[in-house]
Amino acid sequence: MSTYLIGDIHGCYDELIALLAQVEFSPERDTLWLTGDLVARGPGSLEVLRYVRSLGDAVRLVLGNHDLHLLAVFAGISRNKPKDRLTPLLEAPDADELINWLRRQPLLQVDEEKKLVMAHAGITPQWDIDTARQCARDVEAVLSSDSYPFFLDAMYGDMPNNWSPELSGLARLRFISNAFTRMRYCFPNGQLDMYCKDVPENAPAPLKPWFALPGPVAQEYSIVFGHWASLEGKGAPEGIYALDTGCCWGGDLTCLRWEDKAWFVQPSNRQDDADEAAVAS
Ligand SMILES: Nc1ncnc2c1ncn2[C@@H]1O[C@H](COP(=O)(O)OP(=O)(O)O)[C@@H](O)[C@H]1O
Repeated sequence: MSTYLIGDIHGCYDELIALLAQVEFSPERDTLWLTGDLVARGPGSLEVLRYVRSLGDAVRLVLGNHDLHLLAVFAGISRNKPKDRLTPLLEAPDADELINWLRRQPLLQVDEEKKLVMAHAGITPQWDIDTARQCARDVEAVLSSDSYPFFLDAMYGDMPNNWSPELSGLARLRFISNAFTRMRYCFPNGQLDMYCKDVPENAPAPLKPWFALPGPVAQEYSIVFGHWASLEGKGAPEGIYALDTGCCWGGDLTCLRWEDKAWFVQPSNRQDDADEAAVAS
């Protein structure tokens, strides 16, 4: 029995299936961990959701910012952006079922035996593991309740960007979802910077990637995250694993087998998108 951790799929269904065939993944025997952003940008968001849902207990995933955005689009709160290629999913006969399943997925996975934690963007250095668990539960409770559109409507925005146990209401929930799903950089005191998307070599002082600041969770657990494709899987310290290698931009879909730390990659089928990304950068 093996544990396979895979980075952001972003609708790259064919590459996901090829990668799982490459590692000989068996849902009866193995467990799949997914760093979130299952949907948007790639052509197969609908197929990805159907497949991942069909895996039942063989999969442990976390929600990413694009998954949350999909929930908001489906609820009529946000605009369906053509570049996200979500229309076949939004119009599918089983869209309702898939969306209701998706909104009940967690923001955080913790395995105490493996001492392993996964969140889409990472774990803010301002949190210990109990705070991270409680914060995840708070957003998960709202998302799985009937009042989830109220949260989705208030979710957009970058403030507040500093954790305080005193935060309450929608501001608290917005901080939590931003920290779990959108964070990249922090100020030295751990306050989030929600603007810089550059690679660490080009980030303005005093910003540091969240994983470069010492935090209590990283002292006790390994941390797996996605979200940050421009890292190309590099730059995180020992025990922290960056798994998003930009498959939807013409990069790779990356898999880490936990037990022996073996790496597997499946190149993107989407050379056109790689060319587009090169022209844009
Ligand atoms: N709190 C939030 N504020 C802004 N955008 C958000 C928020 N939560 C989810 N999103 C969504 O995250 C996505 C961000 O896309 P983008 O800015 O291109 O970053 P990324 O590098 O993650 O793709 C958009 O679809 C946006 O609607």
